[in-house]
Amino acid sequence: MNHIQFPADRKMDFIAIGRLCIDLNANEINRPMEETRTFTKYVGGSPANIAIGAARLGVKSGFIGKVSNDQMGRFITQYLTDHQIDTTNISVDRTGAVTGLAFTEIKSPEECSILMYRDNVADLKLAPGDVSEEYIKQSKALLISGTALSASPSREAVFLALEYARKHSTVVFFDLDYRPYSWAYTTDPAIYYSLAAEKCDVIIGTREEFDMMEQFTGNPGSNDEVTANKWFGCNAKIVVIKHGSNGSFAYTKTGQVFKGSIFKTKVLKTFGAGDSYASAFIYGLMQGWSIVRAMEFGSASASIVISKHSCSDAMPTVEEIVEFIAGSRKEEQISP
Ligand SMILES: Nc1ncnc2c1ncn2[C@@H]1O[C@H](COP(=O)(O)OP(=O)(O)OP(=O)(O)O)[C@@H](O)[C@H]1O
Ligand SMILES: O=C(O)C[C@@H](O)[C@H](O)C(=O)CO
Repeated sequence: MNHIQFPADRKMDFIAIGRLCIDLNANEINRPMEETRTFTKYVGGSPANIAIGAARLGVKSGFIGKVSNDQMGRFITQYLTDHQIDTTNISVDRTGAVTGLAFTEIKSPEECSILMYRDNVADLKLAPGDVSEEYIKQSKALLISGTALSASPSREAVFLALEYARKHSTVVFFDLDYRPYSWAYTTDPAIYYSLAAEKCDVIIGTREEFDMMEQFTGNPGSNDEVTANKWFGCNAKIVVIKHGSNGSFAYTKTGQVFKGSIFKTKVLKTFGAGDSYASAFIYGLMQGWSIVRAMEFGSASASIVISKHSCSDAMPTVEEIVEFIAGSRKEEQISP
């Protein structure tokens, strides 16, 4: 049963909107940032990582965003072009804004954190005038991501993109991607996230992210089913609630619930798990697969990415994921 009907005959499969940044991942792992001297530079930003992951799986992808008018901005656009992502709707900032930097600290596989430099960033300068109705109309799906809602004019640009998507039946995915430091007031995220989530077809987030959205409305005990039903009362058809190494649950508007288990791996760092999961899960849905199979693909992709140093560069191909799943099954059979 297909819970999501993607429109046929569109030029593009998938467009993401929002953050295009740089990740600077510590080379000297298992030590605090204070003692870290060297980093490797990668393209980053949750929606960028998801688009790169989708493109690596063969999904015809594009991006709506804004980059700084400098070497960093050009590095990002070139990387996306080299990875078969359409960049025609990425505009260049002319106000002197900079590229957001995410310095990652890998103290241990369990203790990873991100130090963000995000003052006056170009991605949040994306404005409604940068969003093309024609572009969104040409795509089967649009992905929005929560951080782009944290400031104007990026917030309005995302809401306009949502309006265009709904007008043209472009399926909308919302990866909640809640980063508290992006928000000036603690009361704002729940308000804007909820306004956006009301319009989305598929909502993907961690339990903690959904808790943030429910901070005013309450959901005693943070019950996943109660959360999912809230969004089924709006436009959602699938709600995915992730629980880190405890796996994930997908709820459908038709009343089904599926558990996604994890693939054990040698974890190098945990960030990137959510982005790789989302890209492979979306890929699966776009192939018309069952939710369970799409979740399995998402979990396997996440498992591959968290065992590697980067997020974007580590996004796997279909063949790599298939091989990884087959290898994990074999391991299961031989373990006593
Ligand atoms: N330690 C782990 N081992 C194996 N798989 C994992 C682990 N942690 C997460 N995953 C996989 O990644 C998926 C998403 O992880 P998680 O719930 O941590 O999302 P997230 O918090 O959005 O990720 P991120 O850290 O990138 O923000 C999980 O459902 C699971 O399949
Ligand atoms: O989303 C960001 O700005 C940083 C990411 O690129 C980072 O690597 C991460 O947190 C992935 O989830």
